[in-house]
Amino acid sequence: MLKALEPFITVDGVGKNYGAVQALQSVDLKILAGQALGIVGHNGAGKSTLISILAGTQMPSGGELTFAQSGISLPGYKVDQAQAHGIRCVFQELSLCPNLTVAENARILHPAIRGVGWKARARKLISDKLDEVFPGHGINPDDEVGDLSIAKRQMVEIARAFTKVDSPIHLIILDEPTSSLDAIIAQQLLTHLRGFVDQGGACILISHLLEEILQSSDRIVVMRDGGVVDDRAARDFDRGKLVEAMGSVAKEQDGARKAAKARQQETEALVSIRPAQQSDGRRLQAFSGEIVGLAGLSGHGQTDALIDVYQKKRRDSKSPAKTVPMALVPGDRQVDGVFPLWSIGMNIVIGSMRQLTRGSLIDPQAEARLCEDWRQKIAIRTPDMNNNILSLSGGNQQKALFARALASDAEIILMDDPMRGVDIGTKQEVYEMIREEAGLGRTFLWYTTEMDELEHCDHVYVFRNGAIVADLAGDEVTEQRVLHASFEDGAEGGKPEAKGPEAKEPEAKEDAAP
Ligand SMILES: Nc1ncnc2c1ncn2[C@@H]1O[C@H](COP(=O)(O)OP(=O)(O)OP(=O)(O)O)[C@@H](O)[C@H]1O
Repeated sequence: MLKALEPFITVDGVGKNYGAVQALQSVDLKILAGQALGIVGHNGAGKSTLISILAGTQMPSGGELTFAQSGISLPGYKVDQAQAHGIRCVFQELSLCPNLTVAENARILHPAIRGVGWKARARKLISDKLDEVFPGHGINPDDEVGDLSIAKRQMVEIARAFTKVDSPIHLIILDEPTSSLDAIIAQQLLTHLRGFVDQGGACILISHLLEEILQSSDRIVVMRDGGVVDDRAARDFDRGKLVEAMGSVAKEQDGARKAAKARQQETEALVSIRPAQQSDGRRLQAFSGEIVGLAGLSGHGQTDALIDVYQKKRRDSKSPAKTVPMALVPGDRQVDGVFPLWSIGMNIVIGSMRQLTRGSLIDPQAEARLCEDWRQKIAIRTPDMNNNILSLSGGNQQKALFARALASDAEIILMDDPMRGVDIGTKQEVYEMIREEAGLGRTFLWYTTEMDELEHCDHVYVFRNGAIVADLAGDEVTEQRVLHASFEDGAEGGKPEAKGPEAKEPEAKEDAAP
């Protein structure tokens, strides 16, 4: 074990090109034992590329990595060497196999779990770790990963990274680990991470939530356009200094709540549904031009409510007079968002086919104009909108999904925790766009796990166990009231994910060796 603050890895002049795109340019960095290193930077700054190189999943175009313990340096460094050195990485785009169970996914990371009874051992390994990191998680090791919500998948992936079988863990890398977690579960993770670091582990935490970085890091590195532009003790930064160092990213939030619109109760609500678990008469309603927030702990029925709205409107639209165009900005972009074989442009214009069709053909010039407009409006960082969507960084993919929804003629826009991985500057711009569009009469239903985002809503419904438990408007929307409603009935520290089967240890079967 290294002594505290001894370099575990030294990164020396590491660069990476993807064709003409220079994702990293000559990065120098030391990763120290017993230190939580926060990395921040705008979307496309090179953060994920850097950690992919550390995790051995990407080969750099130049430079060296040196391990204090073995002296190994590039080239020739690959994923198996990273694992042998005790490096574990949780990527922003989750890497679990959706058609395998939670326990089977744990086994993939640990080939040493083999022979008779392997499945029971894999179940125990991951269950114990989930209990340790996320008490009250509600995940069954026999759940198929593809059936889990994105928050639960993120929890499984994180817990798996902390499981140990035959080799030690020296460095944990977490890329946007809390992007789909509510505040309570995120805090469970950050507390566990601190314990790991205090025992001598090294950690890299990437996040666009600057408070989280400031709270959890000992040292912070700021990246911009593929390079490191600042590297200091966390106590030397505050939110403003981080934003400034990231450069050209943020018009800072003005902090003041904009006056919420008064509800025009006398007009007919554009959206009105009763959540399936609602036993009283409360309904989720949205009036034309409103921004309506859906809040509460993750997995308490908010996404289901958005789906209900969509389905109800589709049913209504069988009567042509009631057709209301709708669009969705998903948070789970891998599953519900990107068309992975298509270009960035196609991924955007697919939401606007009605406007782009002349006669029975798509107008290619109008299509190109729309793409270019949105590339500029929302600052999608790419040399060419004809490139494949997966060539974009995670946050830039999410921007393309916003562009798809906002460019369309949708009157109702459903947003399912849509800011996953989006940098602070872009967020401010998108918040502004949402306000403007609402001013022009568009209606937004916005589920968010980020408490600050509720500030932008005219009206907020707090969900618990699949039902609305509070209905807040304007200045009533405070963090305290939302949390209080989320935990009423003395459910403090309770089950964050209420849906789905309760975690129950299954009967251990004697399984054939994998
Ligand atoms: N496979 C790829 N092909 C082409 N370009 C790529 C590829 N992967 C990444 N890039 C480019 O490399 C640059 C850095 O991307 P990276 O994902 O490292 O950024 P990031 O800082 O992690 O951004 P985000 O905050 O959005 O996750 C971006 O311009 C991105 O478009």
